[in-house]
Amino acid sequence: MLLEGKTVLVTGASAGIGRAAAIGAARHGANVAINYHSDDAGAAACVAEIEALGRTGVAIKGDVADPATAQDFIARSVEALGRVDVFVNNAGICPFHAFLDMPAETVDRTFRVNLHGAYYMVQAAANQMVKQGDGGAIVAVSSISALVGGEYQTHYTPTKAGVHSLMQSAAIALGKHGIRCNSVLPGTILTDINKDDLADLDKRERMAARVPLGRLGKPDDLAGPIIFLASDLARYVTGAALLVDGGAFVNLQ
Ligand SMILES: NC(=O)C1=CN([C@@H]2O[C@H](COP(=O)(O)OP(=O)(O)OC[C@H]3O[C@@H](n4cnc5c(N)ncnc54)[C@H](OP(=O)(O)O)[C@@H]3O)[C@@H](O)[C@H]2O)C=CC1
Ligand SMILES: C[C@H](O)[C@@H]1OC(=O)[C@H](O)[C@@H]1O
Repeated sequence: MLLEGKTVLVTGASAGIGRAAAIGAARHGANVAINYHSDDAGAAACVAEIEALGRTGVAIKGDVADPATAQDFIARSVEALGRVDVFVNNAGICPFHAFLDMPAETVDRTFRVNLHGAYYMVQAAANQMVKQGDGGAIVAVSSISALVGGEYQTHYTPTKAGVHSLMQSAAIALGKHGIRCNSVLPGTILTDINKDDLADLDKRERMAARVPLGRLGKPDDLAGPIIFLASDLARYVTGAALLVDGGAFVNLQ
């Protein structure tokens, strides 16, 4: 097991990629604290799966867009589990909308959740790791959308690019403390974030057709890459970006 005896924190883990990462970490021997925003049942189900694996799980509700949530999540996680070894910054939203009439509040909310929230959370986790004095690993869920655009994602793609850029700078700032910072860049993964968008079956088929591995991703496809970057197998990896997209990014023709 790659995370035996470690304590792993995951934001946005009541569903989707975060949930898969949290359960995957437990499968690899970690105790896990999860953050989430509104889905109490989803969060409880995630903790139940962690506990069914013989590990300790705790769910702590909070809006990552609120700076106070970061301090609260770290403090309550340490109170429950004792420390922070791995921090997975995952929480994010993508309310698809056209560019020319994009409401300011949609831009603001998307930036505050995806980018400001990441900043506050990573900063709080890093301060706890520095206080502990024995390093750590931070993994951010950026996106293929850090590298390419989307007609209805002009408010979203900059936040995903920003999340990876944050990992690059944090890797420099935290290297002296033995804290590694890396990003995973998922392709299109079937979750709640795109359920409505991909209800358009023509679009769904077009998106799948550009994937060399022949299918859109599943949340569990991200668990392994996240756990790898969190584990000692990646002990000399920091500031890196790992595409997890079935080959979509490189597929021009
Ligand atoms: N799915 C995809 O194709 C891709 C996703 N990503 C990224 O993956 C990450 C996870 O997305 P995904 O699993 O697909 O989406 P889901 O919608 O399935 O899950 C999002 C999770 O984030 C939580 N969340 C949303 N807003 C907040 C908030 N303000 N505070 C705390 N938690 C919040 C949700 O909590 P709750 O449900 O309780 O509100 C939920 O647990 C995002 O950062 C996204 O940008 C990147 C590339 C591709
Ligand atoms: C929400 C999108 O479907 C999803 O999120 C991303 O980051 C990529 O744009 C994916 O397609």
